[in-house]
Amino acid sequence: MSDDEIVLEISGLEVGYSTNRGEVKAVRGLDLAVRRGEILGIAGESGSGKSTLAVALLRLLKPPGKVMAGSALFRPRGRSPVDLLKVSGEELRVLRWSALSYLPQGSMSSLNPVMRIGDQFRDVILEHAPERKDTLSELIPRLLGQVGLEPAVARMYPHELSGGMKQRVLMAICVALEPDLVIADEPTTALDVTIQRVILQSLVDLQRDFGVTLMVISHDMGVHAQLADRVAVMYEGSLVEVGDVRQVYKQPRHEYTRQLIESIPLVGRRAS
Ligand SMILES: Nc1ncnc2c1ncn2[C@@H]1O[C@H](COP(=O)(O)OP(=O)(O)OP(=O)(O)O)[C@@H](O)[C@H]1O
Repeated sequence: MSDDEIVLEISGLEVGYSTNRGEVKAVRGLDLAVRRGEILGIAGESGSGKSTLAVALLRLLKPPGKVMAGSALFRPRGRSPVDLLKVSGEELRVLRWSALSYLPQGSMSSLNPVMRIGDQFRDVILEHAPERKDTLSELIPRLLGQVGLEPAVARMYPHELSGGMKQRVLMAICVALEPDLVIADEPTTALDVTIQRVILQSLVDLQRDFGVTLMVISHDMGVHAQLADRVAVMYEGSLVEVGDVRQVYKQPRHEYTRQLIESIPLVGRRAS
């Protein structure tokens, strides 16, 4: 596979937390290549290191967390490749939203409660792509429409929206500047089961329409079955298996993956 087809190449990543009981290794020597345009699921039970991996890549890891080793070579289109673990704060600010965006766990609370939805879109777009100023009145309703929301939502405040609507707004903000890579951490976990399917379908649609690469973190193998092209399984900080989602479901190579698959309620087993 050529360099251009790999949007993110993680090599030898080690992340630890120093605690008063010594160091907890949360990510252990992880190597992973994310292919351009794919939906890559990151699976694993709670505590396996999924969120630590995401925040380390996004440089949002807080003390006592520390990246001990490794690199994460990011290749945004039209820009030089950069090691996300080494770029300066200023370079990172330029990449955020326009090349790399993040939908954090529990992200619905990350909307500003005193600002209309349309203004929140406007802030992100104008800060990173001021040249789009004149297109905003057309762009914002189009982005909302892309996630199944009416243009009127732009005039609303977050408290007027349901959890699922807020999540869709955030997803639309994440893709507004057509980034190369979106990392979504447990995008459906806080939502009702019925809404979860709608959100997952919206994510698939956005990935197709905007051609972004999507890295979706979820402990729920049913989510990966519905969404992912490939799945990477983490166990105690290590990657134990990576492969085509159908192949992994049909013939898991690792006993831990088999157990994770068996924990899915039958209704979620779409890839079997
Ligand atoms: N601030 C912290 N201080 C100490 N240890 C931490 C801290 N945050 C995470 N850890 C440890 O790092 C390991 C990985 O945690 P992480 O949250 O990345 O896992 P996860 O798979 O994302 O789980 P979850 O889905 O529950 O967030 C766990 O052993 C956890 O206890």
